[in-house]
Amino acid sequence: MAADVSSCVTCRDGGADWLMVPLRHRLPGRGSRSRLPKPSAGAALEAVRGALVRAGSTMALPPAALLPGVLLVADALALVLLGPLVPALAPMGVAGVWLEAALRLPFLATAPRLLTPHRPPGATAAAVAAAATPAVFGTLRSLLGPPGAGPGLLAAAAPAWLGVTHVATALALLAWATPLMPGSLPEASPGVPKTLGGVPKAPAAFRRVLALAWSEWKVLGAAFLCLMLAATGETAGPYVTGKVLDAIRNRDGLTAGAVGMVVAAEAASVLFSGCRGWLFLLAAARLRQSLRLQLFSHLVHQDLDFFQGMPAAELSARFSTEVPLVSMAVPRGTNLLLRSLGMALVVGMAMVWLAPGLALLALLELPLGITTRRIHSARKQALQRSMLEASARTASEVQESIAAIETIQIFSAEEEEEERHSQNLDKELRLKEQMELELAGFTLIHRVLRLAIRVLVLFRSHQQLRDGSITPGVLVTFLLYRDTVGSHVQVLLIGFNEFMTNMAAGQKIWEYLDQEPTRDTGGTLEPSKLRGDITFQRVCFTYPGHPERPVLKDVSFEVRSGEVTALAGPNGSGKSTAVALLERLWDPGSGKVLLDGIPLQEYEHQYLHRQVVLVEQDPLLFSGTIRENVVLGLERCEESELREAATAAGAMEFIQGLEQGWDTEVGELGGRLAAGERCRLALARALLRRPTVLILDEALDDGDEGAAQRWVRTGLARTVLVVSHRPRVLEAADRLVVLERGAVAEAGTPTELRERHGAYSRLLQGGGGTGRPDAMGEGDRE
Ligand SMILES: Nc1ncnc2c1ncn2[C@@H]1O[C@H](COP(=O)(O)OP(=O)(O)OP(=O)(O)O)[C@@H](O)[C@H]1O
Repeated sequence: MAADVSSCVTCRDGGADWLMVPLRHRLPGRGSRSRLPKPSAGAALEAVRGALVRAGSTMALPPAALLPGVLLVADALALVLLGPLVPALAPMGVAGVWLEAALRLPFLATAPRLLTPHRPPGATAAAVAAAATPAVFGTLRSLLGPPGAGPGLLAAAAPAWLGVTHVATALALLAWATPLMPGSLPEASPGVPKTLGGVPKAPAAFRRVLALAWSEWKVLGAAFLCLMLAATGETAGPYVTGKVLDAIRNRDGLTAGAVGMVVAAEAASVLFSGCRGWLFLLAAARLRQSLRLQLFSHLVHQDLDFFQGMPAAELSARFSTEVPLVSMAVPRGTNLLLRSLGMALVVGMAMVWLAPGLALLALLELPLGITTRRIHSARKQALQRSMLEASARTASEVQESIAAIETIQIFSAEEEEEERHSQNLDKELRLKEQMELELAGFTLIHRVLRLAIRVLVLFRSHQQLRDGSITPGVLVTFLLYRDTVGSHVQVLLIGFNEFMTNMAAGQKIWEYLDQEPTRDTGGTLEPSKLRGDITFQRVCFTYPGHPERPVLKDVSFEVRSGEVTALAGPNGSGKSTAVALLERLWDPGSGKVLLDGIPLQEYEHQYLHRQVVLVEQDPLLFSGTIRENVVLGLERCEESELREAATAAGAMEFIQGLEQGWDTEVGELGGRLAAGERCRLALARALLRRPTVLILDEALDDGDEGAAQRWVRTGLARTVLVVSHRPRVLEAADRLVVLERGAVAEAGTPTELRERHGAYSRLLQGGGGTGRPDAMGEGDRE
């Protein structure tokens, strides 16, 4: 029926020309008039676009919310224009329905351009889905409907079908897209640290996992080959068995060849299945090891800033829980997914070949199952991430509590700790409960849908049996096949879910691997001799976490070779920060730190750390013997050198007093030794290396004040920089640099500074006779 163009009337509305088209001719039973944009008028399109954008912004609607309306209007327009083609398309049956879809598609695909520049992502997918939905439905109707039921054109259907089509498309797209929108995933639970970079896009995570797996392509390739061979054996087994049964039924008798074929098929299946399992496990183990190593090597090169907000236990929890999950993703995914996909495809095709109508109905289970699983998978991934965060946090807090058990007992904070731990465990339990509850809900929905489809299949097969279009034998075979496909689709869905979850577990790992250290460790200088002169040249520094608070401000001073220089100042004045710059734990924001006139960055990283050695007040020892701790990292060391270093550090006496002497175990972190003994061992360890520059950060006690000069004299160290609050240690230095509020307040010999009655004198007065100035922290004062 042709559109009655003469009956069209135009009117003005909001500056746009509108075409009032009577729809009676194509929407039977309705005389409604619809407002549609005139297709040829560019000005009208511009006006519509403007109106849509205006409407969106006035009503604060996102462009995605406008999309369904735009598609609906465009589809209505397309159907008006296709009206005259109905008589030609209708006799073509299924082909006509798909032709109609193809003709509607350009309208649907072009319409979202009206929303430019805010065209929502997925507009093309929505257009394709809206165009294809009635065609898919029409095809199913013609295959499964009562005999003679045509597919039906949308252009000739009641107007409600247009609405139904678009609502169904919108719902399907919503179900498909919602879980994948990054912002739609729930945040980590309160109290659980947020991720560094937000939720990664699934394809990015997928690419990362594939890139990781590529390193093991040989093992994975061999495993895949075994998988294919095992699947061939598995499929051939029933086929060969059938042949044997046929032979028996035909009274041909059992031949050695037939039995041999059955045995060969079964044996190949068993053998290659075993190899497949072993090779996939091997690949997973190798990937786990390589990822652990990659992660560890990456972490040890990170800036200190990276570790400041990152408890050690949290990192180690990630190593133990997330790395295995990610390493498992590809081997397990390939093993389960490819095998099940292959089997489901082959047997599915056999079902279509046997009974196409029934097969289409039965296979409806697939998209429905995939959609429910997909929604569940996205929910599970989000919860799994929160769960991993929560477990890592709990592990970290347990380790922290155990490490600080003395402090906890001294302040009788046991109950508080119990309470904190119980809250952490509750949080984990709640997440677990939520995961289980959602799993139960999704399983229920999935089973109800499956049951509904099975009932439909039985109902339809009953009809087909009655009208004789299938035989009982075909139906039995079909149902057996359906169960096979069903079990493989189950594995496929669960495997896909698991694959996505395992990939999601890698999010933090990829974030860590993406984190690049900012320090340049590419220096190459390794001079055979160093004097040991240090110069701080107009150094400014702020910690990355607190850019608003400068810690060192235009600091310049020198530490000369052959001297002991002391760095003094109240708490928080920046002494340890200056030492950290000298150790290149950080780089200055501006200015330079020079060793023998050359910036520290230009020295080779390991060389520099052999030349500049730091001993802290509470040094770290490793579990092992005293000897192992002192020799640590040295390839060769004479017994005499060891004894000389220990004697110089004042450690010899207590080592000899121990029952097992040098072979005494120090315990974890040196816990079986006193703090002073640990410090002396650390001094011995430093002196054994004969460093060019020895830095002692609060490592000298009263009574040790002459030691640093002795070490310089005897050549155990060329230059010594002492950081101390102890007046006796400061007084014994050759020169003093006094810092106040991150700037050099004064510098000179102790006698000169005392006579000046400035910052140094104030510092000594603050210390009283205790040996430790009672100076108030700068931070406190500020
Ligand atoms: N890692 C860090 N991140 C942020 N600020 C820091 C960090 N370490 C130290 N600070 C701040 O820098 C300032 C200088 O600290 P620093 O430890 O260098 O002082 P100090 O003179 O060695 O103090 P003390 O004598 O108590 O050891 C202080 O205000 C301190 O709070």
